[in-house]
Amino acid sequence: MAVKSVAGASGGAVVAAAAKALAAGWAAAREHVGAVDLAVALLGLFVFGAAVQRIRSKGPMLWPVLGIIPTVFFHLNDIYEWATAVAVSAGGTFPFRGMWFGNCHGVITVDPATVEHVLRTRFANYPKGAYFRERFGELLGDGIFNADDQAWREQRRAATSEIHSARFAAYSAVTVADLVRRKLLPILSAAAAGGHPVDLQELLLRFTFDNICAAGFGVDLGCLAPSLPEVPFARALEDATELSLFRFIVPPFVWKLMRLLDVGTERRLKVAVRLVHKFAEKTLADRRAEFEAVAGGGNFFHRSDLLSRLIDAGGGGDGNGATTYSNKFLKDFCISFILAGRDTTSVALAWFFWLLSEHPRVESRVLHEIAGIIKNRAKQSSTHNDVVFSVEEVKKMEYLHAAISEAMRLYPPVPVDFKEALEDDVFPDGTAVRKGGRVIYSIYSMGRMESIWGADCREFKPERWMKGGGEGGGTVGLVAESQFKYAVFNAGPRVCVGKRFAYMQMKMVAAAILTRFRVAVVAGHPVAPKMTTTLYMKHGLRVTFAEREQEENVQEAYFMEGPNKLKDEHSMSSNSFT
Ligand code: HEM
Repeated sequence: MAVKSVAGASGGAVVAAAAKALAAGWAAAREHVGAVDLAVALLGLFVFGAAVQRIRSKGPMLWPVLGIIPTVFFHLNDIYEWATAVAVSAGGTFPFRGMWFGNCHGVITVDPATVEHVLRTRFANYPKGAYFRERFGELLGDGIFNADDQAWREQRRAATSEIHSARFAAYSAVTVADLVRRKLLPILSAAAAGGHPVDLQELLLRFTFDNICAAGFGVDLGCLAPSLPEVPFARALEDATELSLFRFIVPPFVWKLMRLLDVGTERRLKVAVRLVHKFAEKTLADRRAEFEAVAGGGNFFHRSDLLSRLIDAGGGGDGNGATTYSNKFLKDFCISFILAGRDTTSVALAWFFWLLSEHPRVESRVLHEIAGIIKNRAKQSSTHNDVVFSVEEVKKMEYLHAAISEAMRLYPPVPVDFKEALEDDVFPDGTAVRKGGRVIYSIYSMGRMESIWGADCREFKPERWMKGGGEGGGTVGLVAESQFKYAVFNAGPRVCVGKRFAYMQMKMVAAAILTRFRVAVVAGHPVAPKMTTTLYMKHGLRVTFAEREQEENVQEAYFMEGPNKLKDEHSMSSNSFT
């Protein structure tokens, strides 16, 4: 197979011309010109070099010295849309490089075949890598998010066996239902009674933070208390994450010097990380003590949160190597777990609710499906009017499942991800990647590729997930898309461990809210994504809630509004932030 060089065919001649121009400029400068002339000559060369590169590559402008940095800086506010446009014009994969001597180079891709090559076929050649680990080292330690090789394998094994166990599945469902019933719905009811708008994204972030801590640590963090207080651990984890991410955008010598001098963002990072670790250590110590007291009395350890299950599986002990899981293993694992499940589902739900508000036809179909499930409940049962649905009921909500998947296709909670090449490699399309190069895959852009999803790729159409297009309004089963086309949950051996939990949680929350309330986005509320590694809504999502009237049930709402009577007023393309 021919290796597709990132340079064009006439690359050698162009480089020679550039070198000649450089030599001529330098000679002229030395002979008689002044500083201004020299600056003009250098600027000319700079522009010339950039133009040369532009002709040679189908990818973005790579400036002399600064590489892609000026282009990225210029597109900071629309970086994902920019990457999408460049990927389309480059045919799916294009090269990039950072500043000279920064050792930052690689490719950006939206090609499912390349994504499969990196995430599955040549998995061993594409670890998270030292670049990622160094930046998240203090916060995540050797946690699953940060680990490769044996350390990753061990945690992956522990995570999958516990998270996918029937006991954890049942427990985590109870934590979601309990939090929806006791905390989320009362807050929304109060907002409905007050008639004032609230930021739904903020509430959902508080919900998922509390929920992941309940499921992971067995603790109630209290983010969703009625007063919506600031919770020190939650704030510290947020700060530590953002400050770690800052290391990705400044040159290494800058943040390393700041770390050495203990100043600025590095000082704040140190403080935040210390708080996060202290919280995790205390929770772990308390739980070990509790476990030992129970086990010492010969009793069954009743707790089902992930931390307790792991302690139980490891047989307790003092964490000095006598047990399966050391204290450090458990602490690192839990911090990664909380980070993974803290905001992904809330962000997905925020986009989902916004998309529903723009597409009443879809909302109507979701309500119709829910109405069918309520109708099937025994009339006399105590749960007949309950808006908190059981896991079994939630599983039957296929159209809701499709609508949430479709929302994440367009607004993936993790919009980009990357891996690092251990050795030189060649992708299936012939693109070469050098050892140490980064392979960035833009999940956001993949959702907007006609080549992957067809001409209607920018439209919000849950029906594309329903077998047979969901014709007739009934539930007919879901389409199973390739992980490598739909890399929203990652793919291959490192596919998200929490996917099942995430869907259960999102569907339970969405069904409860939609059944109980009419949700209206405040008119004129600006909607745009925040340009960070999680696709938050930049301005949150201001909405008002209105309780559905007592006599109105979702079934009546459906028949009043009807799936075919309501037409979406806008399509994604006219409505998106672009
Ligand atoms: C809509 C919700 C979610 C989305 C879109 C999502 C997406 C992802 C993605 C893209 C990765 C790969 C990250 C990387 O390796 O760089 C990942 C990994 C992971 N996710 Fe999720 N996630 C979601 C919810 C959750 C939840 C709720 C949990 C916990 C219960 C969770 C636990 C994990 C863990 C432990 C990993 C690491 C897997 C590994 O490296 O082997 N995720 N997720």
